[in-house]
Amino acid sequence: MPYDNLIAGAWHAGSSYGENRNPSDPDDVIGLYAQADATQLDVAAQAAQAAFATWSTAGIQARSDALERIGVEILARKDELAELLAREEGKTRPEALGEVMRAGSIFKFFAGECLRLSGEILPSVRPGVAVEITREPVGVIGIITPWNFPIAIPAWKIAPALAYGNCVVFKPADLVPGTAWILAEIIHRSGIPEGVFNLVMGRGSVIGEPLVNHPAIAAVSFTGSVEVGSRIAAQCAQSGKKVQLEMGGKNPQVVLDDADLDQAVELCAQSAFFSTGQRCTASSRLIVTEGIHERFIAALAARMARLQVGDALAVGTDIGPAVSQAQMSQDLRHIDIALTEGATIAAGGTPVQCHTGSGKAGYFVAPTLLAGTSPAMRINREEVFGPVASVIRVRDYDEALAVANDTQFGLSAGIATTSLKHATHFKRHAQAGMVMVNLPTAGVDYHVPFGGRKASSYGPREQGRYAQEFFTTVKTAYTLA
Ligand SMILES: NC(=O)C1=CN([C@@H]2O[C@H](COP(=O)(O)OP(=O)(O)OC[C@H]3O[C@@H](n4cnc5c(N)ncnc54)[C@H](OP(=O)(O)O)[C@@H]3O)[C@@H](O)[C@H]2O)C=CC1
Ligand SMILES: O=C(O)CCC(=O)C(=O)O
Repeated sequence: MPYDNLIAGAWHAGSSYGENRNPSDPDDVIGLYAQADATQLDVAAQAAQAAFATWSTAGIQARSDALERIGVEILARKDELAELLAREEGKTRPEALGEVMRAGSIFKFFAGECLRLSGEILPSVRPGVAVEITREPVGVIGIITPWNFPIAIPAWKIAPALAYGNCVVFKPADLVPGTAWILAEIIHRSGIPEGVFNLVMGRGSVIGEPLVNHPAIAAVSFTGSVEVGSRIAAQCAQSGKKVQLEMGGKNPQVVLDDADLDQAVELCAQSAFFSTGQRCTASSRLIVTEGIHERFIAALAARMARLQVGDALAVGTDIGPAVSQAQMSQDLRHIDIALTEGATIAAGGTPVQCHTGSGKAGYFVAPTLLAGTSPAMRINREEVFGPVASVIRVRDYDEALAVANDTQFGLSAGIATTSLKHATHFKRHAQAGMVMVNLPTAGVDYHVPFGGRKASSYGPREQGRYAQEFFTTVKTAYTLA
């Protein structure tokens, strides 16, 4: 069955259909998904604009009830959703299940959060005048998401948008329309009025710009590459739209001499290689002080040798495929560049031949650890977005901190240490939006702010109650008593 776009409360055929394929088994076609064009995008944006008056005044109970129903249904269908997610994106089944449960919890969190929206009453500097500060919905939000979290990232943008009374036009990544389509179906059946939420599938190169530049769209929330994000920011600045961007990372994980070695190795293995390293929060630079350097590399390489690479749906798989052939090529190209620049392979470094179906091999890359790298090498400056991490040897904590901060990015930063002094100093001085002490740089809670600094993020934070900074607009009202 072909899967259609959801516009103004009804399912609409696309101008064409695209195949959704399984990266573990590229001969496995999951389904045919609608591809919208600019005309269909225009209809969706106008439908959302028309629905705004009703939804923005629907009342918080109606909004809360709808979000609760969505969260409950996601959780009830978690196994079905996790299977589809693992099949289309390549996360392992347990990782996919975790992501689906996170999405369900996010909708339930915002079901409560929209009941807690508050304002302020302040005295005026003018006698007899009252000042009231309230938050109002922004309007229609254009939501553009990447392929690496096909349901959690849409959830953490769509849920607060709807909670605070906005309407939505949602464009998921073309590589992973399946989970997005089921999410849209669940939202559609939650009882929200037609046009409040619209799903428009298709290529970013075709409908991305029409979405961002559409006059009915008041704000854009985007997660993806720095290149596309920067272009969207410029377009939004030109038309005066609110914009929120979450982009890349080159996250440092510092390991000090006094770290618990086993703990440090485990958290590095998790944050560098799990989810195939396809996380903006993945640790890709392991900055290790000289007293533990040799032991750390040997222990991490031994841990990596036990990681099972293979079919995302198979029991026992630790590391699934790259999401696409293009992403696999990008991973391998970065490894080659690092070797040319003088790095050595401590583990991995090659594609893994693994035929999970009858035909073409999946897009598997061995988890790869590169040793002998320096901060200036491209491997330590550019985001790879695959199961590839490099080790940088440093003298001491001070040099480790300086190297950690020597990057254009600033999303997540971690330290493995038993020193309270160094942990405390790192928390204060790491130039990142999120700092982890003895925890992986990836894998965050759903109810607290998420986002970074420098080239990693732009605009207000996502998630938790901080999400209201983007999804509401402040009004200051003066009344003469
Ligand atoms: N920080 C993060 O969470 C992520 C970072 N990345 C980084 O980005 C790299 C490339 O990944 P990729 O998915 O291609 O990232 P992109 O930035 O190309 O895609 C992200 C989203 O933007 C859409 N898009 C593409 N072009 C435009 C446009 N001109 N206007 C508006 N929207 C557009 C995409 O659509 P479509 O895919 O349909 O073309 C997708 O929905 C990765 O290798 C990684 O380094 C990627 C994913 C997440
Ligand atoms: O690490 C996480 O939990 C979230 C990562 C993420 O949002 C991303 O990779 O895009």
